[in-house]
Amino acid sequence: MTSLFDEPRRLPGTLITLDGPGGVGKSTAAKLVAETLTAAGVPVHATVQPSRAPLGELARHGTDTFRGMALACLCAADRHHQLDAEIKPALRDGQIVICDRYVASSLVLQGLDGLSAETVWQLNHGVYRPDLSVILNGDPAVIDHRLRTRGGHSRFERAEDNSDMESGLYVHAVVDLQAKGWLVETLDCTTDDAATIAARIVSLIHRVIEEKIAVCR
Ligand SMILES: Nc1ncnc2c1ncn2[C@@H]1O[C@H](COP(=O)(O)OP(=O)(O)OP(=O)(O)O)[C@@H](O)[C@H]1O
Ligand SMILES: Cc1cn([C@H]2C[C@H](O)[C@@H](COP(=O)(O)O)O2)c(=O)[nH]c1=O
Repeated sequence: MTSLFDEPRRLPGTLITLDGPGGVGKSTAAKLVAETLTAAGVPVHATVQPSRAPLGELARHGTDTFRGMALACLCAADRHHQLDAEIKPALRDGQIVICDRYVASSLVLQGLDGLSAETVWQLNHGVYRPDLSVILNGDPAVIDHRLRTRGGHSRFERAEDNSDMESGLYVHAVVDLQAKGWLVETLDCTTDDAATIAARIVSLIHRVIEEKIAVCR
């Protein structure tokens, strides 16, 4: 079980994670948020999970082959490696890291494969707690329409009832993350366009940074 006692030391940068059902608009929002912050002169490192490293690519393109514990281990191993190799160095450097998918995705997707939340937390033991975890969610029928129009990326997204299942499981994941002491904000993405969603995330990020600065004073 993760506890605040075995949490890694906090680093100068800010980790913001985006999760939510397939097709809700995470990647679109992440790109717009990174562009907005970069244009304002803020040092940003945009990244994605699974990572673009070989282990991450295996997980990303392997959802038809790998299931259950095997996929859970691949995603967790990739996350631990990416934290050490890419994310923590950027945080040490004081950057804002925007990460498209993180632990909430494992709670939901590996949950769909039958793993308990406890098992997912055990595999993710010691991961860096984000400064803010943003969950994008909304009306499953609207999310499903976006997903079907764009096309599914994985076996999860090709399942007929995916949006219903994921949308419900993210509500449970929020409760779970908050119980672990994570700061979580849920944004409803049913009606707002991508630019509006991104602007709301940017203002949440500014608030988090201002609060960090206030604590350091
Ligand atoms: N707020 C929005 N309103 C309407 N359409 C949107 C919105 N955000 C994104 N889209 C569109 O919905 C589709 C899915 O968006 P996107 O690929 O960003 O989702 P995602 O959550 O990253 O998906 P995945 O989980 O599969 O990576 C795309 O065609 C995108 O242009
Ligand atoms: C982070 C994470 C990812 N996955 C799987 C689910 C998808 O097949 C890919 C992500 O691709 P997308 O373009 O972002 O939809 O990886 C997973 O099973 N568990 C995870 O924690």
